[in-house]
Amino acid sequence: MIANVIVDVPASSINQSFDYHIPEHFQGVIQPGMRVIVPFGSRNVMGFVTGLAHESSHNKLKTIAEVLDLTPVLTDELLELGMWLAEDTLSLYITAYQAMLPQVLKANYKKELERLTDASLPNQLESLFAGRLVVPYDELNDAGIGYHHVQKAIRQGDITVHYLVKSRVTKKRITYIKPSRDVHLLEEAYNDLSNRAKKQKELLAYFIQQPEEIKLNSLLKKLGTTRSTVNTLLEKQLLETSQQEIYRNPYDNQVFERTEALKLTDEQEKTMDPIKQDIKEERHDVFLIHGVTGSGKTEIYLQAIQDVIAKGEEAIVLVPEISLTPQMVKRFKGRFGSSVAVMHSALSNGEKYDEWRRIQQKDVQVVVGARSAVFAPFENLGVLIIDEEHENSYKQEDQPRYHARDVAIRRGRHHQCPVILGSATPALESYARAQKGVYQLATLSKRTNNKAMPQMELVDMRHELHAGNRSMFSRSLKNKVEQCISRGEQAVLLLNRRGYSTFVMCRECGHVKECPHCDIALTFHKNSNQLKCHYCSYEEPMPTYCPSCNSELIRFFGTGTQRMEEALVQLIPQARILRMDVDTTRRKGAHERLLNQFANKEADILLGTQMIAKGLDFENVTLVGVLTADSMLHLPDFRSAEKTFQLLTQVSGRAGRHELPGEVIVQTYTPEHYSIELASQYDYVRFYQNEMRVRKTFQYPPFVFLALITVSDENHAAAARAAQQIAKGLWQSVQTETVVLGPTPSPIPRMKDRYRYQCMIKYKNEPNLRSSIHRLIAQFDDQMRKSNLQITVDMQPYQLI
Ligand SMILES: Nc1ncnc2c1ncn2[C@@H]1O[C@H](COP(=O)(O)OP(=O)(O)OP(=O)(O)O)[C@@H](O)[C@H]1O
Ligand SMILES: [Zn+2]
Ligand SMILES: [Zn+2]
Repeated sequence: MIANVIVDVPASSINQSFDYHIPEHFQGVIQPGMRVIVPFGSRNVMGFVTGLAHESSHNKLKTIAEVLDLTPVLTDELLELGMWLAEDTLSLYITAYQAMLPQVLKANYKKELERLTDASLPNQLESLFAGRLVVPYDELNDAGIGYHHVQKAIRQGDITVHYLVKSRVTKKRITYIKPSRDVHLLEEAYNDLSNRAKKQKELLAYFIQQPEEIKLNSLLKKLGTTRSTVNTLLEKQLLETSQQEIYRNPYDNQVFERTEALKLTDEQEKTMDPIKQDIKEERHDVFLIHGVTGSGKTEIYLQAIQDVIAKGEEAIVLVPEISLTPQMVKRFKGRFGSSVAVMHSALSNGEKYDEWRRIQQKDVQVVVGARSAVFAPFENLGVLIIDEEHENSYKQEDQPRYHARDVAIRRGRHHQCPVILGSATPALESYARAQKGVYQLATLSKRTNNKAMPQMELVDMRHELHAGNRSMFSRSLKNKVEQCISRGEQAVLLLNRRGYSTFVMCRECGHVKECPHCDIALTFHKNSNQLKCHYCSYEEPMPTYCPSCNSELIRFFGTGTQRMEEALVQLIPQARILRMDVDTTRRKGAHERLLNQFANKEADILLGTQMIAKGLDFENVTLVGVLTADSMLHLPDFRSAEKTFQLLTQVSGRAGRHELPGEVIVQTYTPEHYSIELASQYDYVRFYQNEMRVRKTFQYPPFVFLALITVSDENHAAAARAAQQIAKGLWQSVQTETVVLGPTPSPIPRMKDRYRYQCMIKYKNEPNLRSSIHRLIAQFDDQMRKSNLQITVDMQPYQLI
C-alpha cells in the first residue's frame, strides 16, 4: 500500500503530497488524517497522511518510518477543508493543517499508554503492561506489537494515549519579588548600606521608586543584577518572594447554576423559527441576526443548540477572544453543563489539547471558543454560530490568513446545517449579502426588557477648548461622573487608544524618540519608566536629556490610559478607579480579577481601552463615557468609519442593561461625522446606506475585492526591487478593470529592521488571480530561501498597516 503524505517542510516547492510505501506492520493501521514520520531528503520529518492508494506513478518509494497517531487527528472533512483553506489563502498545505490542530500536536511530545480497564487485554498487551497501569510509548515501539491490536484496544476504550505535556505546562510557576517593608524602611536600609554594597543599593533604589512586585527574571534583566544580590536582600528580609501559577483553570471546581430555556419574545420567535426548521430538515442557510445590544441574541443561540443536541448533533460557537469572559462561559455552561468545551488563548497548551480531545472523543457536544475553534473536529455538526460577527479578531493575521466566517460557512454547507451570524453592528459585507438575499436577515429591534437604548449625548470638544477647558474631560462628562458616583452607581470610561499612545518628544527641538528597529514612535510606560516599541518589544529607559539637542525639556505627549487615570484622580479625587488595558491585563487571570472587582463594586469607575467595550454586563453601570470618539476616524483604513460606529454602539450597550436607566456621553471633535451622529441615534440602517455610498465612490469592499501583497527585506533596495517586479507582473496578468496600487512603502515602512513595501489589488472578477500571484511569487522562491526577503499575501486584508 501507498500513503500520500504532506510533509512538514515549509517551502512552496515542496507544497504537494508525496507517495510513501506503507511497511507491513503498518498496513491496515495507517489511515488518512494520521501523522507519520517519513524520510525526506537526508532527514526524517513529520507529515500528514492525506490518502491511501494501491500504487504510485513513481518508483523507488521511500518507506514510512513511524506512526505518530493511532487515531486520525484530522477527519476526512478537515483534510479536504485544509486543502481548500490553503488554496484560498495562498498558504502551504502543511501550514493550513497545523492551524487546525492544537499546538501540542505540532511538536513531538513524549507519549505514554494508560490502561483503563481491569478486564484482560490481548496477550501481547498484557505482557507489555506487565502489571503496570502506565507504560512509556517507546516500549510499544520496541516490543514489536501489532499496532492494530493497540488501535482496537483504544477504540474499545481499554487503553488510551497521553501526551506528556499537561503536567509540565499547567503547573508552571513564576517567582515574583516585592519589598516586604514600607518604603521609608527601605530608605533607611539604603542609607545604612555602605557604598561598597553598590549592587544592593541599586536594587533597593529600584524598589524605593517602584514598590510593586515584579517577576524575578525581569528584575534581573532590567537591573543587570544577580540572583545572589537579590538573595542577600531576601535574607535581610527587605524583600520577599512569592510564587504564582501562570494559569489556573478558571472553570475547575466551579459549579454553574443550571438555567432553563426562556419563553421567547415575538421577535425572537420569528427569528428562531426558520433556524429550527433548518436544523430539523438538515438544510444549510446563513442567518444574519441584526439585533440591538440586549435583544436576546444569545438566548436564540442557546435554544438552537438545544435542538441540535437533542438530535444528537454538535455545535460550534465562536465568540471574540476578548469577550470570552467568565460571564459568557457561564451562560453556555449554565445551560449545557459538562457538554461544553471552552477554547481560548489563556489555556495552557496542555489544557487546550485536553479540550480538543474531549471534542475528538465526543465527550462534549458544544464548543465555545475563539477563532480557531471553528476547526473543532466534530463529525455531526448541527449548527455553527458566530457572535459579534463583525469583529476583526475572526480574521487570522498570520498564515493561513483565513476568516473564520468563511470557514464556518464552508463547514455548514458540508454538514448541511445552519450558520448563525449575530451582531448589533454587522460587518458591512455581511449586511450587504443579507440585502442581496445571500444570507437570511433577521432583525431584533427591541431589548428583551423593553428598556430604551440609553440616551447618547455628543459633546463637541472644540467648544470645550473655546470655553477654556483644556482637560481631556468635558464639563458635562465630569458632572455626570460625579453624579453617577454620588448615587452609588458605576461608570465605564473608554479611551480609544489607537492613535493615542504616549510618545516622547523634545519641546526644544521637536525630536521624537523612535524605535531603532521600526519606523514608529516609542511609547512611554510610566510604571517602569521605560520606552517601549509595540511592534518589536524593544525597550529603553526614559532619557533625561534629548539625544538630539541635549535639552532637558524632553517630555511625553498624548493621552494614554495611564495619563487618563492620573487626570481623573486630580479631577474627581473621591473616585475609586480600576484601569484595564494591555498593561494591567498582561498577567494571566488579571482580566477576570479586574472585572470581578468591578462587579463587586470595589471601584466606581472602570477605565480602559477597547477591551472594555464588549460583552460586559454589570447591573450597576449607568454611565458610559467615550473620551475621543474620532481618534480612529483619521487612520489610513477604509473601515475606520465602520469601526467607529461599531465601537460607539458596542460601548453604549454597556449602560442601563438592567433596572437602572443608562446614559452615554461621547466626546468628539467631529460630531457631524455620519458615523458618530448615526451611532448616537442607533441608526444602523442609515449608517449602512451612507457607508455603502462612500465605499462605492472610492471603490472599496463590498464593491470590490482586495488583495494585499507585502514585501519586506533588511536590504532596502532588495525590498523595493522585488515589490516593483511584483507590481509589474501583476499589471501584466490582471484584466483591464482591475487596479494595482503600488508599490508604495507600507504605512509603517520599517518594522523589526525590515523595510516594507506593498501592492494592493482591487478587483471585481479575477478568477485567475490566485494562480497569477502564486506564479509571481514562485519566481522569488530561491531568493527567499537564500536571503531574508519575505513576501506575504493577504487575500482578505483587514490590517492595512
Ligand atoms: N425571551 C426572553 N425573556 C426574558 N429575558 C430574556 C429573553 N431573552 C433574553 N433575555 C435576557 O435579556 C438579556 C439580554 O439578552 P442577551 O444577552 O441574550 O442579548 P444579546 O442580544 O446577546 O446582547 P449583547 O449583544 O449585548 O450581548 C439577558 O439577561 C437575557 O437573559
Ligand atoms: Zn520596534
Ligand atoms: Zn531636543
